[in-house]
Amino acid sequence: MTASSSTADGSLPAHASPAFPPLYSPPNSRPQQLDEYGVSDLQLNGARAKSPNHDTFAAPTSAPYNTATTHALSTSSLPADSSAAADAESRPPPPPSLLSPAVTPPVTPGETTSAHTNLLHPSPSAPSDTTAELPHQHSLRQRRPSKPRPRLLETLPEVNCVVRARIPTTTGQEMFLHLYTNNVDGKEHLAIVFGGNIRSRSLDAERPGETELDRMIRGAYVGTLYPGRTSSRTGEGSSAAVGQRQQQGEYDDDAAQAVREQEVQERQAPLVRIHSECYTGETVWSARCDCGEQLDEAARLMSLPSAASSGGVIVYLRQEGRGIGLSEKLKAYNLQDLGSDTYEANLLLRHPADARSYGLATAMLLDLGLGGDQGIRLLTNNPDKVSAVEGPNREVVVKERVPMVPLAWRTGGKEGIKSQEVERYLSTKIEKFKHMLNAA
Ligand SMILES: Nc1nc2c(ncn2[C@@H]2O[C@H](COP(=O)(O)OP(=O)(O)OP(=O)(O)O)[C@@H](O)[C@H]2O)c(=O)[nH]1
Repeated sequence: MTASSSTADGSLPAHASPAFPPLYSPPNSRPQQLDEYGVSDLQLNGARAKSPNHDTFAAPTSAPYNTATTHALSTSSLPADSSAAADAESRPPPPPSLLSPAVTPPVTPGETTSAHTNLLHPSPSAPSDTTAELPHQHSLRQRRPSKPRPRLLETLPEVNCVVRARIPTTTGQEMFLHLYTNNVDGKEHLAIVFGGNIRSRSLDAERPGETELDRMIRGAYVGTLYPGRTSSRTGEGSSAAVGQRQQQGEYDDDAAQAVREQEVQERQAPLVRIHSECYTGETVWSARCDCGEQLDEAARLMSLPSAASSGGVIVYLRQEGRGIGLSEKLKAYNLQDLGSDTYEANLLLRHPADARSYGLATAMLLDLGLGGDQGIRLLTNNPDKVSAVEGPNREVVVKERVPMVPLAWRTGGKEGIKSQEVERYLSTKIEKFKHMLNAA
């Protein structure tokens, strides 16, 4: 890609990165699956699995955050839990739609949401003091948090980049929007790619019977489109061009691999953000969360001149409302206005506190050539994301975690989101979801 210049300091105006309207708001099928199988059924079954909140990704507890701070990562294993494994084996296997991602993150960092307990409508015999609190709040206080563990699966989902297009942005920075289909859900997940070195293997692959025009229309071209262009296959020496020429028999596998390896060695690990859809925070200016700000910040960092050679990718997963969908998230908002925090509100709606998974992100990163030893630098505060995105066999290596510090914290409140809601949202993320953020 030929990227046009970004602003000198790489700054982007609020929501300069494209906000994505909810092209597809998922039908709320996941809760039924969870009702059937229960969140606690998700057990660890692999030796390489890491406990996100164990020491591996422990947050620095004393030093205040600093955007320049990065944290080297190491790996550790959890001991196998044979009784849990035996228990899990006696149950029917969860459906692939739920578990095919490599790691289902610890969906409920507290106790499992019972499939059979309706917290909003407790049994008439259960004691409750409705004058003091909502009926469900007593139940929540009785819960003893226990650490759920991610499930490690053998295989990653299959993904296919069906189209990409150049998006000039309001800052002058260009990026390429890649649209993916997959074999585990009906959603169109996206990869927002910055820089010219990152190519999708599935997009570049030859489709039977297609013409050069077909290839250009679906974005499988090298270089730049211009009126009258007739071939998708210009450009020399890049791994994409090599990929195309390899398919034409001009390179053997070893030579192509050598070109790719040389390119990889010359680049530092690209920045990656795994971002979950948030219509409210990204499109309708909600100050309940910092999602829109995080999307903008990720795009800003990937647009910096220093990131130009390595490039960057925002994997935009359609996991609205931490996987519960927009409709349920709006109910959660109302419960929050009634006094619950974001964690409790999900449980009260009989969802896991966090229903997301990241196997699709791993598969998309692999398709974009970001697997292997080169590694990625992952922008997140979420310890579960760090471990989950690496995949069952560490197909993607997170070399570095780059914290996402709220703008208001970094600027002493001069910029960024200011609201009681966002403060509560952030403190719940730290206290209950164990995000690696320390208030300075
Ligand atoms: N259920 C629910 N989801 C929310 C709420 N506010 C934001 N979200 C969703 O939360 C997701 C973003 O997750 P966060 O927990 O903020 O952050 P994260 O992605 O886990 O971690 P970082 O990588 O550090 O940003 C998006 O899918 C939002 O739609 C809320 O009040 N309730």
